[in-house]
Amino acid sequence: MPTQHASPSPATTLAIFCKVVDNFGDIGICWRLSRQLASERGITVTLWVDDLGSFKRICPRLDSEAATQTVEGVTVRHWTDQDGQFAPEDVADIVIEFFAVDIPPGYVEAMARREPRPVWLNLEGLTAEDWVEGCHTLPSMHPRLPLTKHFYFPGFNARTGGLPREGGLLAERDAFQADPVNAARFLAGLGVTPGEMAATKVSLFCYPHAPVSALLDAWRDGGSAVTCLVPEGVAREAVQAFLGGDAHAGAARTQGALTVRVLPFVPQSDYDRLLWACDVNFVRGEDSFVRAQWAGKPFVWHIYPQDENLHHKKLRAFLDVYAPDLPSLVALSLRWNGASPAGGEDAADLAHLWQAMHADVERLVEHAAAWEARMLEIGDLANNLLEFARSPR
Ligand SMILES: Cc1cn([C@H]2C[C@H](O)[C@@H](COP(=O)(O)OP(=O)(O)O[C@H]3O[C@@H](C)[C@H](O)[C@@H](O)[C@H]3O)O2)c(=O)[nH]c1=O
Repeated sequence: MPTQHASPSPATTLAIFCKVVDNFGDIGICWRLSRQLASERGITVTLWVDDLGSFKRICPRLDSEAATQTVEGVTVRHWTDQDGQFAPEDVADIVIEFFAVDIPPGYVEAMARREPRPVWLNLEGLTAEDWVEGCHTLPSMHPRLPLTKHFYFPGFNARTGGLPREGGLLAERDAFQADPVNAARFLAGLGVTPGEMAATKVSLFCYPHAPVSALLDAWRDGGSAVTCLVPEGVAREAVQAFLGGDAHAGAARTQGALTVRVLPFVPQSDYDRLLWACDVNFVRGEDSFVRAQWAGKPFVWHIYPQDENLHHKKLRAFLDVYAPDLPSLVALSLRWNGASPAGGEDAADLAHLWQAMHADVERLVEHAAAWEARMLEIGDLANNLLEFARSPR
């Protein structure tokens, strides 16, 4: 069972610095962490973010013009060029740089002058590779100032910080999934018709280089009905080609056994519901990948691409821990990421891999529950991180 935590002193303050490199994962992860620490642990959180436009896509209530605002109990500050404006009193008790971003030098100087010094963490990306266990919580001394930063890694075992998960998430999911009416109502609100709901429902979120056209062909020509729900802007070219027109939200077309429906890009909490409502989820990057693991449904991961196919190593490391005895999932995942020897855009090959995985769905659902139980044992990232920040180092 997850550890219960005593309430923190209300005075604890925490700052997260987030630079949006691209897409939505950077802000997606930081926003989730910020909200959880504020709402569940009573921490006063300031989220510094350089791109309010991307943030607004996952959090529509945000004002993308405001320099400072409070959203869901979190102070959001537009991170522009505020250097030189910081005093020690401005510095939070805990300072998190996300993905090794350079905190404004003036803020770092103020950290060094602050008494007591803040806890400084570099929150790193999620990977199942072994080396993470050796680097998790390692200190790094500032070359010039009396400051020490610690590396903090999310991960899949107790030698890491675990996965992000809000306290009430699984209860909320269970309540949603307990009655099919909830999924039907939710999907109907996104324009999905009763006929489309009766098919195998697949959500599709991936990078543009995924072999989407080949997969759509395989579903179209397959023996069982599939409804593919794809958020607007995702796999645009392949989706437009299937639709024979613009892939705007609300567009849909049926060919053979497949209906493709374009959904609006939904707020972050609704994206969870989409994952809970579908039978299989194609996810990507880091945050949707983790949410799929909390959805209790089979999922296929499209990993964020890196130079020299470094991401294939990361993908294999994850498949080794997640799916050592699930060959159908491994084969489709490798193929989806261009990491299998087959490669190419061969629809027949993808059709075969999809059928094999689809035939295993019940087993994959059971596996998802067993994996969830394992992940629950290591606690969640926000609480593990807070415990580390409060511990003597
Ligand atoms: C499809 C969809 C996603 N989302 C949210 C869920 C997630 O919080 C976020 C997507 O984040 P990810 O799944 O991580 O995929 P991403 O590709 O957007 O983000 C990536 O960005 C790179 C810069 C990072 O290095 C990657 O590791 C990864 O985080 O968008 C919505 O809120 N609504 C939607 O309709």
